Amino acid sequence: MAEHSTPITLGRALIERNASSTNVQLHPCRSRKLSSCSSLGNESSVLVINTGGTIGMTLHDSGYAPKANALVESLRKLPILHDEQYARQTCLYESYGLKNTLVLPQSKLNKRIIYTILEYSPLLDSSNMTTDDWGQIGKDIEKNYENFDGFVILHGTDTMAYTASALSFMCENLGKPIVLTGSQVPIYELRNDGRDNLLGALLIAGQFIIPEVCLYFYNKLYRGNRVTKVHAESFNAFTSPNLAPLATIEVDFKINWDTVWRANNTAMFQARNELNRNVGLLRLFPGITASTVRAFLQPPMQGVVLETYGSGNAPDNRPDLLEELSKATNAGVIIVNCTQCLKGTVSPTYATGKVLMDAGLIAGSDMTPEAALSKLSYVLAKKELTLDAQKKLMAQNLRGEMSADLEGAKLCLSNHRFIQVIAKSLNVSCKEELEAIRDALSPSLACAAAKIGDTEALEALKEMGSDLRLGDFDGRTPLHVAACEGHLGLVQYLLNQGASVHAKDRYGDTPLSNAVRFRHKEVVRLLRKTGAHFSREQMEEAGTELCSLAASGDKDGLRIWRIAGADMTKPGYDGKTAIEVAQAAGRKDVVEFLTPLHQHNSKSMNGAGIEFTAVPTVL
Ligand SMILES: NC(=O)C[C@H](N)C(=O)O
Repeated sequence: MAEHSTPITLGRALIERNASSTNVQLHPCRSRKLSSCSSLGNESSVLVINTGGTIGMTLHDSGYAPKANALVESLRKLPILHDEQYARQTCLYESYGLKNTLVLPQSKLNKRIIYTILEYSPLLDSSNMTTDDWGQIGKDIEKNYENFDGFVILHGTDTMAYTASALSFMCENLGKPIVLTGSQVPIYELRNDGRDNLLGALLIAGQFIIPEVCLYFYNKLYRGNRVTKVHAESFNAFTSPNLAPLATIEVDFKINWDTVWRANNTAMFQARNELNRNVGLLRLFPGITASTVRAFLQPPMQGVVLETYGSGNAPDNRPDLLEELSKATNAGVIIVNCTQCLKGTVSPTYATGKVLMDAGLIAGSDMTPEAALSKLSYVLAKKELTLDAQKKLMAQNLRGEMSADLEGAKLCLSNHRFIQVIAKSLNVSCKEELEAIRDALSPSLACAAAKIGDTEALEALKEMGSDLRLGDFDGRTPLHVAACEGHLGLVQYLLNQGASVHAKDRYGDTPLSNAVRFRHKEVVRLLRKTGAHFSREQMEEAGTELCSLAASGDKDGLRIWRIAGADMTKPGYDGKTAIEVAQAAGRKDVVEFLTPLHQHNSKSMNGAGIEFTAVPTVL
């Protein structure tokens, strides 16, 4: 298991640097902004968690093994993965306070992706990983969730499909991309797939809000719980047999937004790091003995994936075998029926399949064995649930891992009159052109509907296949607009449709910052409940705004910032905090209002404030 690294408060790290710097007048962040003001809105930050794997291995006497503390320095020398000139021009190292922060050259979509590498110790060949390592990754993502726009996990390919599946379940109400990648040949070798894979994963995690645990390999982005490793030597090592890739990256990024999974509730992100280890995979084979099955199902076994033939079949002329299975399910072992076939699903078509249902097995649809196993591990760790509730969860589609209830609801574009009229006037008729018109028009139409709170119009747009999460020409999504207007019901509706609270428009504004600006308290509360938070840059700017509200005695304005989760102790541009400004302006009531918040905030910032985990040696 990876060692716990020393947590460091990011905010404090910045402040300490400032205090020890010779140029104390300028906060490092502010000096950075002044020198790069036009590009900051286009920056995004990604945390790269390096767990090991071939990507960072070198050849030793005993064969390939991970090399510690080498990746950052070697990436720094690769111009496609680090732009040193930009880093210096924009005081990147001072601003992040971490030496293990790098920046990609500007992307085709004009984005600058700043990435920080957190290296585990020891680095592992993924064959050595256990559920404890999955838990550690979950913890580190949770700890750093609000500091980054996306996450990349460098991981060995051998067990990457297991880790990706497990994380997909552990990460509840995920609103940001988590992309696992690695390589078949070390990044240090002349010909390798590591560079492309890392670059692609960073570009996805830093540019698109795909709120899933994904796996990126050989130009394709897959849903993490749908993949399996199918090749030991090819660069094209993974496949997703029952679900098309979420994206293909060739000349351009082609994202299949219709397929992208999203949490459709209003709850905060959390990583459930407890996992149950009493689970196993049992593959049927002709002639398997009842005693083998009995031995496998003995306590402490609590959950088993039975890999059956074809569409979920087992011999129905083997009462001895079926009895062992029945005995185990009656004793409370959850057994999930998954097919040995790479493609296709479990169905009760054959008598040989029905007998397993009768023995109390749960149909695993088209789940991969990796997904079914890690789902069992996650579900069985939910000790607050009854056995029946756990079984129910196993049969449900939790993160898009099975096709059970994914079918249906594909809209028929040609049904919609409005688009048809436009298409006719433009003389188009083929499906692709119609779709292109729909995609170009619908974000603006959806924003217009959101402005007047017209849920019916949004429903109609959805029915014709429009994606209500997409932004218009300024990157403004219907959720931004609804938040500005204070349409609480509509905000709830859009969140239920999977709209992202993290979407940024071209000015860097999020639905939360919009709702704060227009003082829609209830909308702010709902967005916060769904996991919305200020970005680091917004936090830096908040200080000045708080001071000006304090100076004018605007308690209501201060209250809304507080509800939105702002740090009320943030200093303004001249280093003074809101409470100091209020004192100087003789605003007694504002001082009274701020005093308890100030005390509370300073306590929490000194204690359990946002922590940034990093390996001490790289600081
Ligand atoms: N290509 C790889 O990364 C394989 C390696 N054995 C691992 O899984 O860590």
